[in-house]
This record gives sequence, structure tokens and C-alpha cells, in this order.
Amino acid sequence: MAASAPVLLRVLSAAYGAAERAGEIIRRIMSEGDLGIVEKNGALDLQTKADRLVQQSIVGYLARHFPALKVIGEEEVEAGGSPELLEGSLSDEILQQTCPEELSKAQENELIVWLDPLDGTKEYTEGLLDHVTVLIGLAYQGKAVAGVINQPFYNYKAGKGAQLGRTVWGVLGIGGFGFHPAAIPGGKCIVVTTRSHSNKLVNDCVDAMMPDKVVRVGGAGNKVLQLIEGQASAYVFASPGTKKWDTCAPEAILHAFGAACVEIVF
Ligand SMILES: Nc1ncnc2c1ncn2[C@@H]1O[C@H](COP(=O)(O)O)[C@@H](O)[C@H]1OP(=O)(O)O
Ligand SMILES: [Mg+2]
Ligand SMILES: [Mg+2]
Ligand SMILES: [Mg+2]
Repeated sequence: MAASAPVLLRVLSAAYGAAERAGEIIRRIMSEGDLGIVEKNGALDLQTKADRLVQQSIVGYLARHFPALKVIGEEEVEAGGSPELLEGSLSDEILQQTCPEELSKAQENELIVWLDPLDGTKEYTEGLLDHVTVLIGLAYQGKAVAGVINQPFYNYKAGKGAQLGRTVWGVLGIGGFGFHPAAIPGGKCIVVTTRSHSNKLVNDCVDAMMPDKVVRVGGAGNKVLQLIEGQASAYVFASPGTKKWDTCAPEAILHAFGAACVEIVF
């Protein structure tokens, strides 16, 4: 690994490659057909074999290359997995960027990685495959500063033979990459919100925005992709449920792209 690049870019470059390989694991487990579903906290909070294996593999991989890095993942799983599945996949594009001065000072032990090995688990179990993402966010001094989103089943509706999956990344002060930026046509208010974790408050808040249209899809990563690609103007979810592993990578990419992210704590 190029030792000369700032550690933030080296970690992000490794995260990019790891997220791509994680996407392959997620596709493989789906194609094998046995998802190994476990209810963590009722039927709305699930874990699959893919959540477990990807978390174990990425945690092990990052620990091997960046021993001082703190990685916080969603799943409570034993060490193990197959970190070797992720080896040898760095992003040169990221390593070659010029890092903003304040971020280039970050030391390995000052970065926190927030890892969601599979975002949109409920949708994964229901076959809504393009809602699924892998989220690897980097926080520095309490702020989401960089992130990677892999969408393993991007393009799957294009049919057999289509190239599946994509990886989107961003760093504050550098920008957001790997997607098709677009604006909402005609200044419409299109709200994107949960499809599987609704309640009265969530719906009342969406209604209060008097949207022209409401898009209900799963996953925090997927919804932020909808924002940056002009499918929606606001992501509204007035409820507990999303955690820092859901928001760190998407928030960093959204900010890197130049959009705003607001959290209202009740
Ligand atoms: N009540 C909840 N319990 C567990 N996870 C939740 C809950 N609400 C939201 N999440 C997490 O936030 C993501 C976005 O929410 P939603 O899809 O409802 O809009 C979900 O995919 C899920 O992440 P994960 O799939 O990684 O467990
Ligand atoms: Mg979960
Ligand atoms: Mg999640
Ligand atoms: Mg998850």
C-alpha cells in the first residue's frame, strides 16, 4: 500500500476495495439461496449470513492493515470471517487525490470507521435487491468526513449479462464520485422515506412537507443515492432506528457533493 498518501486516503482506498469485494459476497450468498436469517429484535430488525460474513471480513481486513484504527460495526459477531476475501483491492483513484490539509493531519488512531456491512437487510430478505448497500464511513474529530457506498445489485433490473454493482465515494473538500449527479426536475418536492419502519409520526412529518411525491424505499445508503442522483429532494425519517453506521458514509458523501444533512433529535 502506498505509504506516502495521508492515512485517511489510504484507509478510504482500502475501504473502497473492501466494499467492492463485500458486494461480491452479498451477491454470492443471495445466489446460494440460504440467507441464514436471524431476528435480532423482532421481524423488523434482521441479520443474515451476509451481514455477519461481511462485517467479520471487513473488520479483520482493516485490523490487519490499520491496527490502530477503531472500527465500529453494526453486527455483534465473533472475530473470524474471511478477511483474505477482501485482499488486494485498493482504489488508486482515491490514493492519487490531494487531501485537504486539515484531513491530511489525521492519524490512524484518530479515525473512526462506522461500518454497516449490509444496509437494507429487510429488503435483502424480501428480494428488493437494489435497496441494499455496504456502508463504510470515516469520522474525524466527531465529523463524518469520508465514505464509501457499494450497491451490490445496481443494474440488476437490466437483466442477464448486465454488469452488476457500483461503488460511490466521497471526501469533504475533494467531492463525491461514482454516481450520476442530477437535479430534481421542475423544482418539485419529492420526499424519500422508509418503506419498512413507518409509524404515525414518520408519516405525519412526511405529510407536513406537503410533498409532490413520496418515494418509499429501504436503506439509508439507498435513500442518499436517490438524493444525489436527483430522484428525491429530501430524505425524511422522524424516528429513532438509524445509527451512525447507517449515516456516516452517506452523510460524508452528501456533504462532499455539496448537499445538506440535518438531524433533528426528539
Ligand atoms: N427500527 C429499526 N431497527 C433496526 N434498524 C433500523 C430501524 N430503522 C431503521 N433501521 C436501519 O436504518 C436503515 C434505513 O431505514 P429504512 O430502510 O427503514 O428507511 C435500515 O435499512 C436499517 O439498517 P440495516 O438494514 O442495516 O439494519
Ligand atoms: Mg440491521
Ligand atoms: Mg443500516
Ligand atoms: Mg446493516
